[in-house]
Amino acid sequence: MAVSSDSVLKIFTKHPSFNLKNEFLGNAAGACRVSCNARKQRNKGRIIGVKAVAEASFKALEGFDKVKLELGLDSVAEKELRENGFTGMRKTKLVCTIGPACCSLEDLEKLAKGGMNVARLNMCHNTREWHRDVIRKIKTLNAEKGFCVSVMIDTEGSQIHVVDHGAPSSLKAEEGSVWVFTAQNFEGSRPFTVRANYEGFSEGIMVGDELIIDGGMASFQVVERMGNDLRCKCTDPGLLLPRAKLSFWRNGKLSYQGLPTISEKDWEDIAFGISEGVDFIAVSFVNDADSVKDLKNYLSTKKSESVRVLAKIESLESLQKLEEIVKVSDGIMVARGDLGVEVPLEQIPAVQEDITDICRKLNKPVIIASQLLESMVEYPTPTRAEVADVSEVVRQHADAMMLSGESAIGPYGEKALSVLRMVSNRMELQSREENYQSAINQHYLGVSLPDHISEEICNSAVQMANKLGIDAIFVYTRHGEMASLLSRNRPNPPIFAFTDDNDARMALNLQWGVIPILVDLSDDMEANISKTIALIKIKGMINDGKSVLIVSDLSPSNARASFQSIQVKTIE
Ligand SMILES: Nc1ncnc2c1ncn2[C@@H]1O[C@H](COP(=O)(O)OP(=O)(O)OP(=O)(O)O)[C@@H](O)[C@H]1O
Ligand SMILES: CC(=O)C(=O)O
Ligand SMILES: [K+]
Ligand SMILES: [Mg+2]
Repeated sequence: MAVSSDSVLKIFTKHPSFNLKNEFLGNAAGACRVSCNARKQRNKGRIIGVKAVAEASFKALEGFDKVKLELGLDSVAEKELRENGFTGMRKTKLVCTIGPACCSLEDLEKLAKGGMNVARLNMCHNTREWHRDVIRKIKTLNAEKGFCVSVMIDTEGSQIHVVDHGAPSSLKAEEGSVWVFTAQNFEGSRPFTVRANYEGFSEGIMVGDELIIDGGMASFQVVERMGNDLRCKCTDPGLLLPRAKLSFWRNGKLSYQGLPTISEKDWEDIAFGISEGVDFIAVSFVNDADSVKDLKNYLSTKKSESVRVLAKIESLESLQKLEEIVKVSDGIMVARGDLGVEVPLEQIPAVQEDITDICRKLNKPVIIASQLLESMVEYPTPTRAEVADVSEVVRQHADAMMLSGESAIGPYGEKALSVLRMVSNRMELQSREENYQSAINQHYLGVSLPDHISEEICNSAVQMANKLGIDAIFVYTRHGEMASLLSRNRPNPPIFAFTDDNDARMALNLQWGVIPILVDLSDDMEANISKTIALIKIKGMINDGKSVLIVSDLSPSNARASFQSIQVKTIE
């Protein structure tokens, strides 16, 4: 009987329970018989097919330690590969903010299934107990259902905002009306009085300065100082929201109150995040490289260097020191919400593109955040303009896109996630078609990184993969460096990154086009290659005739120094 690889695929798909378990590694054929028992009567031919392939693949596995043959692969990526093939795998990563609308185990599982790569917890909101509960649920889902969802905490940062304005929701400020802004904690409610969160909020502020609410929702002029309180007259009417942001301007320039980027509360939240084993810490309102360095130093004193630090670009100052911030960070978030408060809105698209380009050059992942599908906080479909915005992010080849209120508080979070997924797939297809026509524009990346050799190897590898129409890139990497250098070139085929370091795996989850896979690696490169191909094959994820480009930076045991290599293999 002819054995087609297609028949193997079908049987594996119909047997989700067929996993590579230690007990049956010694007897592959027997294992297949057991696993496929239910179908035995109905379709003997197919089972013979599985047996044949399994036997062939297990030959490659002979001699390996049975216990170390597990493959830590995201079950969602695996499903995507089975359904859409290598070319159909999504490259742009998706981040969801978790809030009251999506914090149950069932909701989190739906988001994981829907393609959430990273869950973001905004420490501005809710209690540490609430956040702990969510983090533990995500880790449980990863362990029990084979997902690979990384966890990010996002610091509150020091920001001046309203804590009480005398009404439960929004309040209208009429032109000419006079209000008192104070930090005093008073009993009951006083009309036309707004309480700010920070005692020193009015430090250095003078009569005549402008007070801007939420980046332009309403404006006031300071007419009198009374101790630390300010009496202000509304010059541009608008809405005061319950947590509205306050910023002061003088002669067209923002005044800085000199608040620390990482507050006392933030340090406590960071310690909490470390103890809960989060993968990323996103630092709000970074103004220079120092706050990122401070946090990295702290992480190393806590032996937690593996936690990746992302700098959020959301202030004018951070734009002026962008390069130094990108260089010291492990990644960047373009926090368009607050950035739009400090930068004129019409500049945001260009700023976003600049930041994305700099991150790509310096090889740091970049997340585009805020208002991607804002109308979906209320409505089940996005506006055409929002779809165009999301498409632009994908076209710019950002590593990741983020949902905020759409998933945290809106009733259509899962749907919003599927919009991001579908738009990514569509735009990535278009980019690939363009790439095929004109060799991908890589020259501008230049040779700009410290490790020139790895950089050049990865640039060349991707050029080769694109020209040869390779199906998948396999990279063997300890800390993820080679995988990210490949990703930086935005290749047509997906990048399967094999690593034996779980922290590297969880960090790679944020990088464009990388499917991180946890597997035990040895010093013997050839053995790693044949083992991983056999494992992928036995899972029914790759079939004969497919071509793989293999990049490695692991040194073989007999080599004195590490060496990198590129090879092309056809699966047989
Ligand atoms: N853990 C949470 N608990 C309750 N509400 C939340 C939580 N996380 C987010 N939200 C809600 O979702 C909205 C959008 O979330 P988002 O993280 O964008 O917050 P934000 O307040 O705009 O701050 P940031 O500038 O840090 O993003 C918030 O305004 C808040 O109402
Ligand atoms: C995400 C965030 O902090 C912002 O857009 O302001
Ligand atoms: K925040
Ligand atoms: Mg912000």
